[in-house]
Amino acid sequence: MHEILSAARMRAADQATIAGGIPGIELMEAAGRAVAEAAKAMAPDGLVHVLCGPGNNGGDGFVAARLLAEAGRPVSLSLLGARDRLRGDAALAAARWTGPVHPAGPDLPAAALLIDALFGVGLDRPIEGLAAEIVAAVNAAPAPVLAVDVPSGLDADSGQPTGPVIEAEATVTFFRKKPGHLLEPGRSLRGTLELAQIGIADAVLAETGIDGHENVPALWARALPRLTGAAHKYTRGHVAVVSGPATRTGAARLAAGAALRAGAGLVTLASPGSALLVNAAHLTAVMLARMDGPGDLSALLADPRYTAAVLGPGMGLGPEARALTEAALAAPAALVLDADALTQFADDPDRLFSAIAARPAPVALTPHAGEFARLFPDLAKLPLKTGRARAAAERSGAVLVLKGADTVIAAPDGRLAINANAPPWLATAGSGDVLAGIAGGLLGQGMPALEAAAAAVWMHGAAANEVGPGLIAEDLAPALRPVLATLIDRNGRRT
Ligand SMILES: NC(=O)C1=CN([C@@H]2O[C@H](COP(=O)(O)OP(=O)(O)OC[C@H]3O[C@@H](n4cnc5c(N)ncnc54)[C@H](O)[C@@H]3O)[C@@H](O)[C@H]2O)[C@@H](O)CC1
Ligand SMILES: [K+]
Repeated sequence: MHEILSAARMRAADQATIAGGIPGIELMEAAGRAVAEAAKAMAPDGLVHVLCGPGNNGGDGFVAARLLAEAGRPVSLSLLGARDRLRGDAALAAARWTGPVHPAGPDLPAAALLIDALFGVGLDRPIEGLAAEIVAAVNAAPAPVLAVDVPSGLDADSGQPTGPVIEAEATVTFFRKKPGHLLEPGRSLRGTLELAQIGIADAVLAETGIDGHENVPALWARALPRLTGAAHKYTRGHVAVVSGPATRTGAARLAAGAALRAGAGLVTLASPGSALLVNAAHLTAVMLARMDGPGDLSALLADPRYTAAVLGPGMGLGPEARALTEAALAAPAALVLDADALTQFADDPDRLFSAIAARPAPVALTPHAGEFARLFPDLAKLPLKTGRARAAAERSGAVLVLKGADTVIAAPDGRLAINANAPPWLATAGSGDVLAGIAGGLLGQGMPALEAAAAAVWMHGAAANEVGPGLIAEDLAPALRPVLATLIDRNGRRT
């Protein structure tokens, strides 16, 4: 259920099902029924006004209107375009509606609920003219809006409005979610999302292929580190986190604390001598090692007990800082490169990518959009966030975590997950440092890189939901405890 389908793949799933012998009108009846049920739950009484468009999305609207009327609800319906221009299943659905069909316009009746069945995945250009006036009127109306499949005007693949767009309280979509339901601003515009099954068999996915998955624990829970009775701190990995200079140490400490909470057995902060005292004053369970330059870091990481290292938070730019990252790239540990450790290679990204290609242990890169554009200036112009992340993972040979409110995680082999559990209050100073630390903690326990990165992003969002509004980055690592409790039981087994 967590696969994601683009508009084109969804059309292919519809067509394959119809070709397999299930009439399209049956799918439409099931879709309309799901919409009618959602409408009843949203507005238990009062008028429901259904706005139908010229395609099959409008057909779903006709079915929902008929079923609501049959259930005794007052229903009114308006159609954008001429009734005799309806084709195929939409024409069949309209023929079964016996109530009046009003011409659609911006004058809306006072309704308890508006159903937006104007355009679905068939939207192929920006909404304009009369349809744009209707969208504006719907958004200005006091009634809540239930969108059929996608809020009209939203591009189902990118999550971007193509122009005027419906703002919905809730959306009912069919068979599988579309990328635009998870990518911002689509995730915000669609309101709550219900996934309805309409008679398309899961087996059709083998034919259509998929565009990735929603980032949910089912994707990576089986790859979580397993704690056995024989576990001791040395079997749980040792993570090194590189500290910045004396005035910029907090970011690395946030990452180090998060790595420990994520389950690493040992975490050592590798600190410049000048920052040792300030780091020492703030650390207890996290250990401290003096590290004055790339030679020291190479010597530290040459110890194979270091299973992962995190570089970037608070690290700084310039040749000395970059030499540290190059030393880490030459070491055997798995790596998380974040923030400055990415920007250090802005003048020569290929050097970073060839170092990644030359090392056996995995690398996760965790850029936000600005850092991404410095390393991948051409890819940053690609229209889809999913396409940007996938192409960058392939080019770099690393697992790519393209951060944002809608973080996308991609592997060089094409696997991809879109994260949709992050609350807005997670956008705060130091939040990214914590994410890098969680990823390092999971990689250090031997979790495969895509799974570790996806799990880290999800846990980060889940921890932020535990904390709630008012969150500061320091709150996140402690909040990992209840999150981990939902994933790993007291016997160390994955739940
Ligand atoms: N049999 C099927 O294929 C099924 C389709 N379903 C529904 O059908 C929808 C897709 O139907 P369609 O492919 O017919 O597409 P839509 O109903 O989304 O819209 C396509 C129609 O709108 C027009 N159009 C597109 N953009 C426009 C714009 N900006 N301004 C004005 N007109 C515009 C097109 O020319 C076409 O007539 C899905 O989102 C879903 O709601 C469901 O009923 C399940 C079964
Ligand atoms: K719609």
